[in-house]
Order: sequence, then C-alpha cells, then structure tokens
Amino acid sequence: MSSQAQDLQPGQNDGNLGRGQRKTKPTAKGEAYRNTLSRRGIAQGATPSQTPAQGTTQAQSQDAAQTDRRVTRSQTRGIVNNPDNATSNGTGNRHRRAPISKVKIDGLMTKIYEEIRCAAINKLSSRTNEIYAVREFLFQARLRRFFDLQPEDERENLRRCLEEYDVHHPRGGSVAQDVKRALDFPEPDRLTEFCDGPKLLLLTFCAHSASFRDVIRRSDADSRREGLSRWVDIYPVIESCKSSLELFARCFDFDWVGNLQAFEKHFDTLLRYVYSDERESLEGINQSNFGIGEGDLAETHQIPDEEESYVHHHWALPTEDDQPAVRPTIEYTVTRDMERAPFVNDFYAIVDRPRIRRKAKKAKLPVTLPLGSSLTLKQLDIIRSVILDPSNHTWPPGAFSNVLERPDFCGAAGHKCKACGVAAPDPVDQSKADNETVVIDSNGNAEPEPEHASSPGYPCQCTFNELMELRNDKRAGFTHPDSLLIELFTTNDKGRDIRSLQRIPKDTFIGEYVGEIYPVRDVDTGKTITRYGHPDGNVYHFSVPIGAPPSPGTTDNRPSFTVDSAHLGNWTRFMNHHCYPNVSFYTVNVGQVWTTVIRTVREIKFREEITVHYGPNYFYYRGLDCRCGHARCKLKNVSQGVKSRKRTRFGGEVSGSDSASISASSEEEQRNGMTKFARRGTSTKSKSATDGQDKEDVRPTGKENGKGKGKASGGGGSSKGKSKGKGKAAKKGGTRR
Ligand SMILES: C[S@@+](CC[C@H](N)C(=O)[O-])C[C@H]1O[C@@H](n2cnc3c(N)ncnc32)[C@H](O)[C@@H]1O
Repeated sequence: MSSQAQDLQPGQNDGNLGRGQRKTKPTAKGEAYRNTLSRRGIAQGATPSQTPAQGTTQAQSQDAAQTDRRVTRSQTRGIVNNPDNATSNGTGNRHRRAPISKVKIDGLMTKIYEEIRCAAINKLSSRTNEIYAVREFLFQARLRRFFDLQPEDERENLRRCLEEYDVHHPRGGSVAQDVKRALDFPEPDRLTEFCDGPKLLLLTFCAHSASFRDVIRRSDADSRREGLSRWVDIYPVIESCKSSLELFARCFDFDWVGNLQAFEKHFDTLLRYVYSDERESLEGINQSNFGIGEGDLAETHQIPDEEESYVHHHWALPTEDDQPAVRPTIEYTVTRDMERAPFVNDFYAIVDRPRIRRKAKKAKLPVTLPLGSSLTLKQLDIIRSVILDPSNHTWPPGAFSNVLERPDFCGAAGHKCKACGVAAPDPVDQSKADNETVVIDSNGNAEPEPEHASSPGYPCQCTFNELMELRNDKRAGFTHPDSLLIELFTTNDKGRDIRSLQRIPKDTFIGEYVGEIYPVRDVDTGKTITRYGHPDGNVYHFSVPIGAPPSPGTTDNRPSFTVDSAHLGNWTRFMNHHCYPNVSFYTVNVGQVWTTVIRTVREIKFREEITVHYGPNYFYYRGLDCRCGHARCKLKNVSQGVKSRKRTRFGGEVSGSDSASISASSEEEQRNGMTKFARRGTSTKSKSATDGQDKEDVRPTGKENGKGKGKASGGGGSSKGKSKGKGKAAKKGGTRR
C-alpha cells in the first residue's frame, strides 16, 4: 500500500503547512505515535479512499490541527508565529480567533438584565440622554418592522419616499432627520430577524440595556477585533432567555410601553408626508400600529394589573413558555398553635378566600381562625425580611434575654459580630469601661447615649447588609442584598426553584434566611410546632438554638426557635436541596442576633440553580426521596428506609423531633455525603455550622471605639428601657433589610 503516510518520516512535515503555521520540534511521545501510524501504513480513523486522495494523513492533520490551535491561541494573544505565512495570500487566517468565551457571553447577559433593572428602578427620568437613546432605538426598530410588514412592491416605493423626505420641511424636518438616521441602522437585518423571531416585545425590554443596543449595532468583525461578544454568539442566548427576560422586566413596574410609543407623533407626521391625504384609504396602517405587527406585543407571562406594582420577583417562570407566570402560594392549614397566634395582617399576606379577607378587615387584627381550616395564601415579598411578634407564643423559660425581647438575641459576651468583627465585651469589663467612658458635657451633665446603644454590651448594630458590605469581596460587587440578580422558576419535580442571573464568586454572602419566628416545640405538649405547611406540601422550617453555644465538650440542651419562611420569607426559601450544593447555611451572630446566612461554597455560574444541603434528616423524616439528579446523590432512595416508620405528618400533631426542618450542616458533613442520619441538636459537635465561622479572621472596622456604653446583660436603667423599646419594635412585625 502506498500512501503518503509511508513517504513521510516521523516528525517530518511535507512542507505544506497551513498559513500561519510553523514547524515544531516533535516531542518523543508524538514521534512514537507517528511511528506507529506510519508502521500501520494508514492514518487512524481515515477511510481508505480518503487517505491517498486527500494527500495527507490523520497524523498530518492532527499535527496541523495542533499547530493550528497553537496559532489561534497565539493570535489571540496578539502574536503571529509566522507573519509571512499568515499574510501570504492576503486573506489567510487573519480573522481566525479563539471563540468568545462563555464567561464573556454570560457576563454580557448579566449586564443586560442589570441594565433593564436599573432602567426600571430609576425610571430613566433623570438620565435624559439614556432615555433618548432607548426611544430612538425603538423608533428605528419600529420603522424597520414597518417596512417588513409592507408588501414587497410597496417597500421600495416607501423607501424612496422616505429617503426623499425633506429635512428642511417646515413641519416634518426633524422627523425627516430621525427617519434618515433610523434608515441608516448599521445592521438592519438583525432588527428584522429579531422582530420576526423573539418579537418586538422582547426587543422593547432589551432596548433598555445600553449593552444590548451596543452589541446589536456593532458588526461581528468589529466585536471580534475588540475581543467583545459578537451578535452571532449572544443572539441565541437572548432567544433562549426570552421568557426569563420578559418576566424579569415585567416584574418591575416600569413604563416600557411609554418608551415604545414615545415617538408616535413622528409616525403621524410621517404618514401624512408619505401618503399625503390618501392615508385614510390605507387599511390597517395608523399611528398606533405603525411598525407593530399582529401578535408582536402578545404577552407570554401575563401579570394581573392590580398586582403588577405590588412586589417584584414573586412570579416564577413556568416550565413551558406559553404558560402564565406562577405566583407562589401556600397551602395552609390552621393548627392548634396558629389558632392561638394572631393572623398575619393584610400587608404581609394576601388570603385568597374573599370571605376570610373581609372578615379580617372587619374584625381588625388579630383574627382567630377555626382549627383545621385550610386556606391558600399568596406568597408575598421575597425581598423584605420580617420577624413577627415573638411574644405571641409561649416560649420555654429563658428564651428571652433580659436585654432584648427576642429569642434570636445572641447574648454572649465575647462573641464577635460576624460583620464588623467587634466582640461584645465581658459584662464585668464593660461596667468598668462604662465608668471610664461616660462623656460629660460642658454643663456637667452626662451626654445622652447614642441611638444605637439599645442593648448593653453590644457595640455594633450590624445587620446582614453590613455583613455583605464588610465581608464580601468588593471587586465582585455583592455589597448589598439588592445587588443580587436572581430569578424564580418552576421545575417539573421539585416545585419552584431559584437561580442566579450572574456569576457569583466563591465565599460570597448572598442572603439571609428569614421568616416568622416561633418556638420549635409547644411548651405544654412538647410537640413540634409546624405553623404552616401541608402534609404533602413544602416545609420551610429552619431551627436555630436559643442563646449562646455552651462551652466545647458539654452537651447542648438549648431549646430552639424555628425560622419559618413559609410566607414571610425572602428568596432563600426557594432554594432546593442538592447533595453537592453551591451554597451553605451558617448561623452566625451579626450585631445582636443569630442570623442564618447563605454563603457560596463554590463559584455559581449564570443561570445556575442556587442549591443548598438541607441536612441529613430532611428527606428521611419526611419519607421523601431526593431528586437532585446528581449521579452520586446520597438521598435518592432514602424513603425506603422509612417504610416501617410512621411517616411524619404535619400540623403540629407529631411528636418527636424537629428533624423535618432544614438544618445548617457543616461543609465537612456535606463532603462526607451525609451517610449518617444523625439526630441534630444533641451535642455541640452537631452544631458545628452554628458558629463555624467564628474561627475565621475578622476585619475590625474601628467600630470598637466609643460604642456600647450601656451595661452588659442584666443592666437596668435607661439601657434597659431602650432595649424594651427595641423589643416593641420587633413586636410590631419589624422589617429588617
Ligand atoms: C424549602 S422548600 C424549597 C422550595 C420549594 N421547591 C417550593 O416550591 O417552594 C423545600 C421543598 O422543596 C422540595 N425539594 C427541594 N429540594 C428537593 C430535592 N432535591 N428533591 C425533591 N424535592 C425537593 C421538597 O418538596 C421540599 O419540601
């Protein structure tokens, strides 16, 4: 068999290298491989007819491909290996570049979401240049669409007419100028394609993003030269996100229709000019539909008007594009505990049953509901964090600190605030310090204590906002809860879910698990309290022990409180479980309270689900199987182990444990795969995540000085009075952000 493969010596090239390629010294491994191929006399994977006819071997093409890859990489770095070859025939590989990375495309998509959000929140009122750019762009799109909607023979006629449109026309001169500019859109086919595919509606939302307007106008060659995302790369992603973008934009109450119609007067002038007085006879063309085809603005995800401006982020993307957006609801059964507790007020929950709602309004609050009634509640705000009045519950003795009337008060001297790193001083030292730091004014009176010194011994008033601001990497930009771009969507088998619309680096605090607070167990009966939830529904309980952790090695007998995010929680309640999650729960003390925070354990990508490990018991005690879908899922058959057990029921009727709650599990436990179904809350070891972060380095911010003049726990006087005041604020259903 004669083939060129035999003619070529190992490591030898036929001298016919592609442009921009260079001869490279073969490695020993490569040489051995080529030897083998030569010995076999045929290139691996090549068909017999290909081998001689193509005049090259697989070895050669592999070699060429390798060289080619090297060239491409080098070119990306701006190095041309062999300039002569690179330019030998004028066209060459000059335009060959590495494909735009997914990171860049994802980054641009995030920017588009972010800019739409900014436009919606700021209403673009003060940024006149920006709003003009949006409106001008939309005018261009409508004009383009107008052409497309015309019969082909009419199109040319119309174009000529518009091109001749007089810029000095006394009435329509400025319109003429706008029209001429619009006709000069650099990539007109893109607008045509876009309006025909994803439709004008999506274009209208996207027009509010400067990055979008930029990429649709810029030629791919320019983008490639500048190393930016090309339209050809970004368009398919936008198309795949069209429902998401639409719902995202709709969830903000902003006037996108107003911007689409802003230049409507132009169209009127235009029609008058182009069609003189005959336009009356033009069927179907008028000012309001100029450039808007039938169905162009049909809504995919309709949101009822009366609720549109209520709160955003509360609509979950449906599984299919043509289904309406879903508002989360809660199937709610009134339990014994709930009967005692006041009903949440109208502001925080919408009760679907008009009868109950009327009753609630008439009777004012609180309203008691008959035991066992079932209701459907609509999930409310997923941004606001609410703690309802904890004093409406019967708490185990010692659940309240005498300085702050809330069970989540961390109350441990010496414990560092996770946000600012300042430790609560020891009570004894603090009283000494108080003596030293009393400030006397010029009249000889003690200066009033600063506002924040509401609880003695606590020098800071940090909240989760400060934790994000002080502890997250500034460069990543996650310094406020509002900065997070997230989206709710519906899954086929796990209910609703949450995903990120941006890359989030590892070790970023992204959220706080919040909700209603009540005791884990009924003090009289010892049974677990589950205020919300349904036997077959979702459970949103998170248990946190009350008070400071005991010293290491001793048994942890602390009672716990539940944070129930069933209908007062924020987005964190929608995080589903994954056996290999990307975030983790930590209960840390922030300011004066135990705060359960969510921190990323690895980088989260654009459109990646945000998942957490619910702890070892959640599925076991509920007799559920995990559907995280991971090949090494540890809990997929966990329900089989519970067959002989009485299945956990809800409604506060099952005694036993708080095990159906979500629990904070340490990263180490997660790594070990949760093979043991250890009962939680029995030893300090099982609470490792509770204060697992305390060992970390902390960054004092100078807040140590001059703050926290009140007495330590047990202190009375004005400090106590103030702390009571704070307790009352919490009672009213205080909102923390
Ligand atoms: C805290 S909620 C999470 C949000 C919930 N998917 C929803 O629609 O509201 C917990 C519930 O989600 C479902 N779930 C979460 N992760 C799951 C998983 N990996 N497998 C099966 N069900 C899961 C279970 O029904 C569970 O009770």
